[in-house]
Amino acid sequence: MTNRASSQTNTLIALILAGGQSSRMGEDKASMLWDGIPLLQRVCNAATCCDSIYILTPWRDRYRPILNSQCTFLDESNPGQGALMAFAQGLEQIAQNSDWILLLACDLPQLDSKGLQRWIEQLNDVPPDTLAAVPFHNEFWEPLCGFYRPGVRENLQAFIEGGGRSFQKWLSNLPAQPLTVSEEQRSMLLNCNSPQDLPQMPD
Ligand SMILES: Nc1nc2c(ncn2[C@@H]2O[C@H](COP(=O)(O)OP(=O)(O)OP(=O)(O)O)[C@@H](O)[C@H]2O)c(=O)[nH]1
Ligand SMILES: [Mg+2]
Repeated sequence: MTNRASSQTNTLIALILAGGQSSRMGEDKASMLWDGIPLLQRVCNAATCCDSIYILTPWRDRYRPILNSQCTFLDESNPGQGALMAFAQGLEQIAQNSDWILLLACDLPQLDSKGLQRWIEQLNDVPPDTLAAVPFHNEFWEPLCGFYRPGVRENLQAFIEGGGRSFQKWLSNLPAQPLTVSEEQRSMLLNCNSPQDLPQMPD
């Protein structure tokens, strides 16, 4: 699955969240076509730069036909709680012996392996006590295209138990390293939330 440079020794797991309500879009975003390919499939294709891919969703039957067999589905026992809670549920289930987890939303139509690779190369230089490396742009973390150490789990649990639900707040208090977002990488972070975010078809 991986096409990462052989000089890299970090193991990297992709965790894709695909259990949101798509309330702004008005229909299931993960299945929507962008340039003829369902959004979730596009994200999975970009994530092939990782060693393995997991998808957290309550709707595995819906998505199985559009994904290849390299993607593993995780159970979501408590769906509909939002992305931060979903991340915590995913973390509980994936191998703790990987070096990094790349957390991804399902609504990033322009994500690509090459752009991700530039951030992946920087992971080797992240100090061991830094628990996350996340794109930071315009004073805003991009948590759903970010890298986390499996050991972040305890910190996240404590934040949630204290009533926290905001990724921005959590990351601001975490030993987290901001990743620079280049002009090229900026388009990868395009987040497709509402019909206005879809490409306009000519009349
Ligand atoms: N598995 C899982 N994923 C979630 C959950 N809530 C949000 N997500 C995912 O988190 C990512 C970012 O969420 P949003 O962009 O707000 O998507 P959404 O929640 O479907 O959309 P809105 O209802 O319009 O906010 C998307 O990939 C969602 O599918 C959840 O409860 N479970
Ligand atoms: Mg979104």
